[in-house]
Amino acid sequence: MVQKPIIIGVTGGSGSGKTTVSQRIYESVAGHSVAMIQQDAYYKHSDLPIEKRRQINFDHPLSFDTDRLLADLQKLSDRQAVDVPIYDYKLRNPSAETRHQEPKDVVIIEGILILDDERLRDLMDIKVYVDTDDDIRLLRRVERDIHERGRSVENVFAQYLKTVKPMYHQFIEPTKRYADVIIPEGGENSVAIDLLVTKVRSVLKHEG
Ligand SMILES: Nc1ncnc2c1ncn2[C@@H]1O[C@H](COP(=O)(O)OP(=O)(O)O)[C@@H](O)[C@H]1O
Ligand SMILES: Nc1ccn([C@@H]2O[C@H](COP(=O)(O)O)[C@@H](O)[C@H]2O)c(=O)n1
Repeated sequence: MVQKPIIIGVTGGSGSGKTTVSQRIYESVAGHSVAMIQQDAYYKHSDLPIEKRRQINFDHPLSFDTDRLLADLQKLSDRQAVDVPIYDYKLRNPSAETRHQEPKDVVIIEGILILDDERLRDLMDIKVYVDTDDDIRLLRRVERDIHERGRSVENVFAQYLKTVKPMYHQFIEPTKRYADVIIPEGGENSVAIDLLVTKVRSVLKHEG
């Protein structure tokens, strides 16, 4: 067991391959315990009726309960357990349940706006930006939102043009400058992922 966990932040636009890259890192650090935390779990609760919740800008930093995410990450960094919220995409609100997370050697925090907050950035040992062309990300998102999040094509297109695209350019893409590593083309870039994994293993060896 390492003294202090190594915290890896993985960001990029929606559909860039953040989850895939995080999963690859997760699978590669066998022998160490790993926790995966998703920023999406920390969307704020809204009392608005469902019709109005559909209009929320889910790509703006203020849509997230960043103070809670920060507190949880700080606790994991201090080797304390946390109760991570669970988000319901269909209801567009956090569910009533939480997920108990014990402290681990490696903590992977993944999400579109994790590098936007300086306090979160300061907790991370390695910051990764997954860089994938906008058109590819949009195609992936259409497929995912229809099949997994119960959305219509019209809804996905309207949301993309109204909030997803402008917020990406205003808030997400500018955080690329804070990344230690930029991975082009997401989850199938095995060279970049191998380099990253080598770095993670070397930090763990040093700490252990
Ligand atoms: N390099 C890649 N080539 C092809 N498909 C990919 C690649 N990276 C990710 N994907 C696929 O694209 C979709 C979105 O990837 P995901 O990792 O969920 O993105 P994000 O977490 O950034 O929204 C998934 O279906 C995933 O399997
Ligand atoms: N109720 C919600 C909450 C979030 N979104 C979208 O999810 C995207 C972030 O997740 P990724 O896995 O794609 O990174 C973000 O772009 C939000 O627009 C949503 O559509 N509805």
